Amino acid sequence: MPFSWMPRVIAGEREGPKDFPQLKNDTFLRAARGEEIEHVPVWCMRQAGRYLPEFRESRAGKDFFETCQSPEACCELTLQPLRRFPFDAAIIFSDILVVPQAMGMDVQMVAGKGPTFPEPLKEPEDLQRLQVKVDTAKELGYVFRAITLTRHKIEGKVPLIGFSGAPWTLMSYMIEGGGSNTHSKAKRWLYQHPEASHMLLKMLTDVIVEYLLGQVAAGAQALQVFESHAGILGPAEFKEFSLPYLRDIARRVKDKLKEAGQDVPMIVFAKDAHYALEELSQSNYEVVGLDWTIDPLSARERTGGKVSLQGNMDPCALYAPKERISDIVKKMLEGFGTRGYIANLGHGVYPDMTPENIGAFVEAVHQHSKQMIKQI
Ligand SMILES: Cc1c2[nH]c(c1CCC(=O)O)Cc1[nH]c(c(CCC(=O)O)c1C)Cc1[nH]c(c(CCC(=O)O)c1C)Cc1[nH]c(c(C)c1CCC(=O)O)C2
Repeated sequence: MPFSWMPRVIAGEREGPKDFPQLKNDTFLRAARGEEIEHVPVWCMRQAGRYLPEFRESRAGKDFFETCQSPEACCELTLQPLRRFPFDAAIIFSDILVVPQAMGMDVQMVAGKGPTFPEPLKEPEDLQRLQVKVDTAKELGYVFRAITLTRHKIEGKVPLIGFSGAPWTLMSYMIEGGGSNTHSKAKRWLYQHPEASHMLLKMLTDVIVEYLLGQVAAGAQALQVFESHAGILGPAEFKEFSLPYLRDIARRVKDKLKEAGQDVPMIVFAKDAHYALEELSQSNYEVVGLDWTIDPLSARERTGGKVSLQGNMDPCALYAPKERISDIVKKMLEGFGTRGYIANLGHGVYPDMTPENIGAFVEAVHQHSKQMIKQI
């Protein structure tokens, strides 16, 4: 007997669960597929975050991962930015580190320090501590419930994006035990224990595939895979320890969705991996997310029209006066062009940014792109 929150996905049914409110603004989904749009869609990584007073109020005095485990809290935090700004997509409030937790690791969010693993992986023997076969419905069901609830509460306003961390980024957290400048503990594994590294990356890939499929079954309408620590790898290490797993994830998720007659756009965001742009554009993802170190025109040239692009304004440009933000957005749109493009920042919004300037960013994308499209 399925739980009441479980979506009824019938094989062959294209749109997925039937009882969700109808989608009113599908601009983001059309742009992801390179289809015609009336304006360039825009959303921001970390759009649900501490820069919003209402977010700080909701989160006050509560443990971060307990918040992640509450579908009601995740739903509310996901919807908050949509009440202020006409974003064209929402991303479910959660965290990439719920996956190592599901595999049996303890992770805490320490104020002023960030995510912390009290007992990180030190040597290959430590892999035995990890849960290999993870029952994602049991361990991560709270994320699926948050997605389903949010799909109802969002009332079809915009599509809801699900996400996961990519294997290398999660591996580096699991070994470093938290943030790091050099990632030398995790990189030591790549050079000293390549076999154990591949074993761990494979284990993570298997869980991530199930996790992303569970998110789609719960109602996610697009998926983003965050390889936030790609930049710490060089081209050769990226090709060996990141790219094959990114490809495998997209291939396996897409194959399974196809069987169910579903088609959900996937975005890969490998931060600082400008050296791998060509490979990323041929890695089974519809959209490649870009950080701000890549020039829009050259990104277009190097990806050769094979994929849609997402990004890439320097988040710090949000510190500029509004008129300057508008000029920067205009140049960015001219560089990328309006087709097959989703406007975003090159990384997440920072806590000290003013909501007003995020509003100016969103408005500038909509205004300039509408004018550009009219002139075509
Ligand atoms: C590396 C990473 C993490 N988490 C995530 C990544 C990949 C994206 C990236 O490269 O930034 C992903 C993430 N984390 C969060 C989201 C929610 C959706 C959104 O983008 O709005 C997403 C997509 C919420 C969050 N995750 C976190 C916050 C802030 C803490 C809070 O709410 O109390 C939010 C809104 C915490 C977090 N979680 C993590 C870090 C480094 C931090 C910051 C710690 C700090 O600043 O003290 C790990």
